[in-house]
Amino acid sequence: MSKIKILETNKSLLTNAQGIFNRILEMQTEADSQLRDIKAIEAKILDIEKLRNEKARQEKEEQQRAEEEAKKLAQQKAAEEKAAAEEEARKRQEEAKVPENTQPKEERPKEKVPVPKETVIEEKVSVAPKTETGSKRPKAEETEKPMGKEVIAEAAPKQKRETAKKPEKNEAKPAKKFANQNAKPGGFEHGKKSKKQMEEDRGKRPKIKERVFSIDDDDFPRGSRKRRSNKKQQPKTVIEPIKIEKAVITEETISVKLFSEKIGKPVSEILKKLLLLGMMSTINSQIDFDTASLVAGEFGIELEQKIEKTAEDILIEEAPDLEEQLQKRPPIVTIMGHVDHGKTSLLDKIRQSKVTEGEAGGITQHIGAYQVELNGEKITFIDTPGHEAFTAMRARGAQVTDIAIIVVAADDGIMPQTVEAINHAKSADVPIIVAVNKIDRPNANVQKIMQELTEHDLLPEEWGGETIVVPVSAKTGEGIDKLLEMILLVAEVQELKANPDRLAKGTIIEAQLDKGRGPVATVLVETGTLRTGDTIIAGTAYGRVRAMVNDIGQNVSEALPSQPVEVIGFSEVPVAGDILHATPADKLSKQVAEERKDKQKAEILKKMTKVSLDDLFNQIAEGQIKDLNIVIKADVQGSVEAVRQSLEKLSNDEVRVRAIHCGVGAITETDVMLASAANAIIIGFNVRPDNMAQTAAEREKVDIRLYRIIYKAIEDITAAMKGMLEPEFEELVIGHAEVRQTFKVSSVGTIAGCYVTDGMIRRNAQARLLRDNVVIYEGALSSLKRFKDDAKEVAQGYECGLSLERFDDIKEGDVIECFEMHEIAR
Ligand SMILES: Nc1nc2c(ncn2[C@@H]2O[C@H](COP(=O)(O)OP(=O)(O)OP(=O)(O)O)[C@@H](O)[C@H]2O)c(=O)[nH]1
Repeated sequence: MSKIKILETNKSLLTNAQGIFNRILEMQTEADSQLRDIKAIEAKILDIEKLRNEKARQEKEEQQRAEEEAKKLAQQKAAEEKAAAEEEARKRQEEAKVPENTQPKEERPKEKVPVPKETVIEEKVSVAPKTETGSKRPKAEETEKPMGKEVIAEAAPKQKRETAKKPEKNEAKPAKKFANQNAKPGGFEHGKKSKKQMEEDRGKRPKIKERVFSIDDDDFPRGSRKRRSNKKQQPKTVIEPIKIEKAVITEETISVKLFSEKIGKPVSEILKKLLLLGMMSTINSQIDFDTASLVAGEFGIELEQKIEKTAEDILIEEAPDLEEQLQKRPPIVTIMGHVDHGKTSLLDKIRQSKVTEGEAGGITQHIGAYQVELNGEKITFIDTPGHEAFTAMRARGAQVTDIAIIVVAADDGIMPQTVEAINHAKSADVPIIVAVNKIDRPNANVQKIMQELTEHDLLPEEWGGETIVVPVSAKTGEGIDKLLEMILLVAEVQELKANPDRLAKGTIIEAQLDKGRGPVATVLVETGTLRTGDTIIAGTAYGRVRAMVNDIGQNVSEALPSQPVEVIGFSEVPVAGDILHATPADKLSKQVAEERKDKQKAEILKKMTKVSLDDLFNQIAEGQIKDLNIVIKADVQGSVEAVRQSLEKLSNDEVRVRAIHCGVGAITETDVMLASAANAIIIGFNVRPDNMAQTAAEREKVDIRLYRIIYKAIEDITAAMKGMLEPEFEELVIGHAEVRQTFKVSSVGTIAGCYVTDGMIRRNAQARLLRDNVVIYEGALSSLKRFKDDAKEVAQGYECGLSLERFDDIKEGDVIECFEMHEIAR
């Protein structure tokens, strides 16, 4: 018995030891990987260092080469000068000698040019043959070919004229000499010259000049030789580098290249500094001002940011409205309150009782806001969704609000969300009217509610305070008129005015991507008049108002202050809460949008840098804290907000969930690149990645997760945070088909005539219908046919007819994605 016990103990000890051993192995691997990282960084720094040294070496070599060349040139120049001087001396000597034989003494040049000693010796040697007689002539002529004879023939008569009295014997001598001169630099200026000779002389002219300039080189500033020599000597002059002590940048961010130019430091140096700051950058990377000033500081350069007047500044620059331009405008009211206290019912009741009354037959439409009329006066209501997930939007809703209605159920009381609503209204400095709802209920207790209100600094008028409290019933309609009257009364006190005769400014209440109409946004005009054709900008979305629809579904051409309208014509989906501006010029709205996009990028960059630095710090300091970065894309703005809030709430002590980017529409390549840079995963809610994004995601190894239900996304992220995200099933897309034509068959529904673009469509597989990469339907195929026959599968390049189970809204251009679920081994 005891033996068994001992064995069991041994076994458990062995298991423990094994566990410890495994842990040590893990730690070893971890340490190895960290060591590898450090080595990689060291290697990179060494590489940069090597590159720098290599560059410096090359520069030095170049400088040496330039110096040597300059030296050689100087020597060459000296030799040329020397030769020229010798030549001149020789010429003078010869000239001096010629008159001895041919000219009378008085015709000799008066000026005596000093001749260097050694030249004289040479001169003597060269002059010696002159004493020889005519026997030498033929030889001389031979040497002067090809021009010798001609020159002699031409030169001789002149000589004859000049030296008429001289014996014939001597006449030939100068001719020989002159001919000789022609072959040598300097030339002879008298006498008729041949064309060739003249050309040669022209070629020699600079040398004559050289001689002249060489007399006093430094004192003679002009002359081609001097210019040339200056140019060649340039490498010798060492240019002192300009020391930059202060630089100014005029943008939010700057590229490494431009930054290097501004501070006068090599790009490699800057990249090295950035690497030491934990940033891997390239010459084209954008860095923000903070980072740039840090790097500049390292070089001892002070960096200043002077942002030039931006398009944004021009946009918000507006002349103040004059008192006489202002006109009364309807109050904008927001209804807030706790879940189920009756906000929607109250809004519906007000709308029913007032809208349909005035606009008989008008189709009411949900555009996020509507207007009602009482005694000829209008009131605008913002119809905000009441769910907790939309708190952020509701907070924004209070900002465009003139009056806040806080709904409190008479049979319940003040609840957490009621308090939140009161605080929003108070912080926005908006007057509050309390609507005590459900007074038709038997257990309704208005007095109790009033009592509770006092606890939140809202003393009812009845009790001598300033808070208007109106008991209402959204069910029976009791008190609704009183509530509206009170709203108008408060509005009267507020003296709400706006100038309708100016370009419109408003707020985006809701925005979404409409399948048929593109980006659609509900705008609440605050001031000015918005007209169709106006150029507009909201956030980074810009465009031109193509059409406007009011709250009762009518097309309108203008929207006045406090009027809500649905606007079509934006380039992209704006974000709820964005301010809309109508701009005087098309260009301005585009410029502002681009500026804002750049700013956003800079902010993301800033965030990302901080995250990586924080990570580094935290890992060193605490060991385990991590950020789980996510990029959220959804089909409508509301979903984006909901997903973001739900996921960020999952943050705990160990993992922080951060939505680094959110947006409406298909997942694009930019989203993938952003996710890749920030090490984030992409959550797609009712949207799909486009082709480019899909390829980029595969290349960058970015995880894209697509959902149709929020809680599924929450479940997955929770599992991922626990390190347990290993889906049991994996979706495998097997093919796509494009809908080319649709047919309505009464017994079957809509049949889609398709062309299989890739992979195959399988009858038993699952399918989803995509329209502009937005998932419209997900389910099963109810039929698949090739011509009239049922088909099991249809491969790429073939046409087929198919229908979807319980779904008929198939349109031309839609894409059918066929997929199967495969089990993954855990
Ligand atoms: N008897 C009675 N019931 C009401 C009244 N107002 C609302 N209700 C009911 O209360 C419930 C909740 O009303 P909603 O209007 O959906 O409340 P809500 O505040 O908009 O709720 P959330 O949108 O979930 O935040 C519904 O069942 C309504 O029928 C009222 O004046 N009298």
